Amino acid sequence: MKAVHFGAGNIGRGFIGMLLYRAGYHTVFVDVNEKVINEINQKQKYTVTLADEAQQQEVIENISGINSIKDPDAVIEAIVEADVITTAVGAGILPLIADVIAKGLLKRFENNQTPVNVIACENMIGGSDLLKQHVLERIPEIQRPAVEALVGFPNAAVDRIVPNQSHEELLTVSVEPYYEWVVDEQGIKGEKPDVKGITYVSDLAPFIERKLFTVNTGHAVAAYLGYYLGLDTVKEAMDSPPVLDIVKGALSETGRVIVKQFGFDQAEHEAYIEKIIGRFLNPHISDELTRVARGPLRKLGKNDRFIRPATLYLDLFGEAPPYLAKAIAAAVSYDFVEDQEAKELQWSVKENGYQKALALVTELDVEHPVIKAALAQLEVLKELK
Ligand SMILES: NC(=O)C1=CN([C@@H]2O[C@H](COP(=O)(O)OP(=O)(O)OC[C@H]3O[C@@H](n4cnc5c(N)ncnc54)[C@H](O)[C@@H]3O)[C@@H](O)[C@H]2O)C=CC1
Ligand SMILES: O=P(O)(O)OC[C@H]1O[C@](O)(CO)[C@@H](O)[C@@H]1O
Repeated sequence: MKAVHFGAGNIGRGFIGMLLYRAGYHTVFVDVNEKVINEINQKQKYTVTLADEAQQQEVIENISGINSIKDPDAVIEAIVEADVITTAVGAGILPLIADVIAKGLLKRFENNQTPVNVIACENMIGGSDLLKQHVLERIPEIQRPAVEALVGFPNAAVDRIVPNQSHEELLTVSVEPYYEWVVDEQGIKGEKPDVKGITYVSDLAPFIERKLFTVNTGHAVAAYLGYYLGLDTVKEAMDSPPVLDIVKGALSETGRVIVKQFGFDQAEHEAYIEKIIGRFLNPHISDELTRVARGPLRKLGKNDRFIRPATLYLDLFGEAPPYLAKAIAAAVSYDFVEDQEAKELQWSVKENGYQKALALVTELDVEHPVIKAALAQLEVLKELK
């Protein structure tokens, strides 16, 4: 069996590649990073280490790599033969890989009518839907119905913290022990990929929203508040009482929304939050705040980890959530110079002022209560410094 996986980065090697290997696939990693691809082809294996007391290691084999810049034809051929296609490239990169996927699918269906599934494993709601849209735009109209009939784009939620890596061996990756990969079975075409570790569900919304608005919201709150206070790592941020207080406050606000929206049991959700806070405090992981905070324009987007739960909170409970507002205020202040989106955000703040810059990035009205609450919190945050 062959899997084609786009993105041989942290989550690609440390999570998706690991489960595909265990399930018996040969994984073809497709990436633009020449060093990583060369190393994959040279070593044909890499090590995953679990970041806990025992530091257990697992060697992942049965892999090869393709540099999609240098050899797009090889990617097309790999798609022709693929039994499953997965991605972990970053939400913003999905449009960039759509072209080669479209070409691969068209070539595949010249001789092979076997259905195939493309699963985007990105931190966003509707990642596979988005990829599907970009792929279909690149398929001639007349062939779209056939492609839609044979290609599944099931949405997915993936959860495992994989920090930036620095090991002697380039491909080695250290990951937290916990993982969860939930896939929407309604979106599957043909047979479900038989991968131990994938949980198939008939309604993904509760899973992706619970995960995005707890793990990713909580992490992002710690990252932006921690950075605001001059800290470097998630652990340092979580050890800071004001940051911990705001993380807990924000998660209790997103929790109210999730419990109300999806009917999760309150006590169970509180236990879920506690477990996630424990994961952020893992002493065996050193996770830079700038990794977790990366891409503030995306993270301040209307369907992402702050604005969607904040606007839902307003709709459900009639007021803007004060802790999420603090996090939004810290996020709009994020000015890490090595982050292109942070630079663009700060340029917008300078040009437009905080209120308009926030309205532009969140697509909310300048007078929206969530924007106003965040502006008020900008002043309050200054007292923390
Ligand atoms: N690291 C983590 O803990 C988690 C990450 N995710 C999601 O997984 C995705 C990837 O994140 P990471 O692995 O952390 O990032 P990463 O930066 O380690 O990996 C991304 C990989 O994609 C490659 N890439 C960039 N452009 C490409 C292109 N055009 N074609 C093929 N490959 C390309 C990069 O070279 C890199 O190797 C993101 O959407 C992230 O939100 C989800 C859950 C956990
Ligand atoms: O990958 P993104 O969306 O930029 O955000 C970083 C997030 O990735 C994760 O590492 C895994 O979900 C989280 O720890 C963190 O919230």
